[in-house]
Amino acid sequence: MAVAVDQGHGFKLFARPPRCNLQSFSQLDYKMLDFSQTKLTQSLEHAFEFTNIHKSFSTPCLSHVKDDYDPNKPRIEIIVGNSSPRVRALVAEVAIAMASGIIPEPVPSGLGGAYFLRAQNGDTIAVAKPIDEEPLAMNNPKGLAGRMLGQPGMKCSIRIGETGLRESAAYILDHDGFAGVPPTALVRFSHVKFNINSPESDPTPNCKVASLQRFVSHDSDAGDLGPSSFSVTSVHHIGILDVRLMNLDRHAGNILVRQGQDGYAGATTELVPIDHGFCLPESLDDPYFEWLHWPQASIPFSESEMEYISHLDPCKDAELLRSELPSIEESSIRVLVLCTIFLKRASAYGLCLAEIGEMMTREFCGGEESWSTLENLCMKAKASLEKGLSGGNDFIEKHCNRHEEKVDEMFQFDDEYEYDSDSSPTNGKPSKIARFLSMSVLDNNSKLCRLNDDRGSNSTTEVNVDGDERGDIDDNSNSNNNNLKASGLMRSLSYSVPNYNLDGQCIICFGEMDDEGWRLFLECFEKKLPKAFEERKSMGLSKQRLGSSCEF
Ligand SMILES: Nc1ncnc2c1ncn2[C@@H]1O[C@H](COP(=O)(O)OP(=O)(O)OP(=O)(O)O)[C@@H](O)[C@H]1O
Repeated sequence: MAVAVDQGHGFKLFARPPRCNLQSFSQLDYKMLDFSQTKLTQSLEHAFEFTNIHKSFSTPCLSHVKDDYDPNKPRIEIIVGNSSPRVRALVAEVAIAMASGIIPEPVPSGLGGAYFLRAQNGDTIAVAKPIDEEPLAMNNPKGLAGRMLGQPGMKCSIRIGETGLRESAAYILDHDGFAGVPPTALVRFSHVKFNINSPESDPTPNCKVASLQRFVSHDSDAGDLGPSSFSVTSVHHIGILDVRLMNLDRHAGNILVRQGQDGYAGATTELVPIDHGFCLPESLDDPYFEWLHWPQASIPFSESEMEYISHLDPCKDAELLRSELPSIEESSIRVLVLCTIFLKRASAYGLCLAEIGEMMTREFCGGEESWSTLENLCMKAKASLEKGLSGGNDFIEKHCNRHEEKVDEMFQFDDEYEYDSDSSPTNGKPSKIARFLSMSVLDNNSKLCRLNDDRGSNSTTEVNVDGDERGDIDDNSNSNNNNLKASGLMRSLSYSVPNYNLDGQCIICFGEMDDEGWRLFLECFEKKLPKAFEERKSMGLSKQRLGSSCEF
């Protein structure tokens, strides 16, 4: 597929470029829209040409002026999402608003930088969230700045600067608007006033990559109301999306509520899911599902929901993400595949949304967090393969790109940990998650790790993977480094071991396997599902849900 890239004074067609990382978005598959006032018509024509926006879309009548290109005027470019007409329409509306001189209006709520964009008539049309203003990112306007793009964010399995990508992914994967994710794109704004914490240190002060989402007018969010007024369908539809995408952040504030009147039935509410930046983690993680204990989640799926689930095709979804979001990590795509398979098998077995959600959620008991059932199943499947029980004789040698560490060694830092691959994850006490010094590891290219002492200190030291310190920031850095060396982790770092997350915690990720290894793993994983479902079914519903008195 050819793509159009703006080269300053016009477009050039390129074949789709190869996968590249976030930093190289500027060379990616842009569909450029240039929105200086006098060039608006020309720009929209380019937009129509390259994005197939229907020409009946209302545009102001402005003259063609080829030579008035002003690189300092506000512009917006679509990076991801161009294949959706609803996204293109949204971007065109925002472009028109920008041409009329609107400036982004900071949203006070939320931890990241978010801005409302208004049309000339004052209506809010979109919400923009620059990736460098995410929580912990360098230009965060809410006092949560400090880290660089690519470092671990609020969730260790999601890097800073990649939430916008995930917001787009959620929209792309919400087939037929099943859950109602508003149209969302990843865009690049030029010469638009967003927050910059220290202008002198910013190499590209006039340019920001951001997620852009259609504003949805609403009356409240789910946190303001009890769940009793929500329809079973709307809860199920959002829940199905969250399970597929392993959403780590479905809190009540991320479900907008629109009140409506529905004839004889009286008031109805529509739920609109927003804020999908913490979906599709790079490894299995602990999802947060606000709906988990809502009574609707314990109602069996309807026929049409079962049909929707049965038509979900994890391989097609994976391909879709690879083609639409070339910079998303393969390990995140594999989490999507795994969770979709899990949802399909579990629902076909007869489990309800709450049971499925519970199996994916970690247990926190007596100050300790335990693996979720899903994580335990994956651990067992990996362990089986690595022991050659179902597959090749030496799975790791054959199928793992980074094979220096084996499963057993994941727990070398937790003396109490015992892993019994033959016992059921749901039998007896759940497996404990090995916890140790929280350590943030940059990506492979940087060859740097940043240490953050979990135990209350703000100490930060940069070391290379061989252990040489690059600079002390406070007195505790040596002890951090010693802890790290003592733990043996330094050795594993140099191999970029897949068994630790970006924050140095034990994790389960799938990025290290080659295609055949991944196929074998899934086969093994699927074989283990019926027994796990049977056990879950025999446990019955939790007291908390049974005790609820919600009516539908
Ligand atoms: N599509 C939308 N339509 C209407 N309002 C929105 C939309 N997206 C975001 N908002 C509003 O903007 C606020 C901040 O957005 P959002 O929750 O996505 O940001 P955040 O910084 O990621 O938040 P959080 O810290 O809760 O994760 C929301 O509380 C909501 O009020």
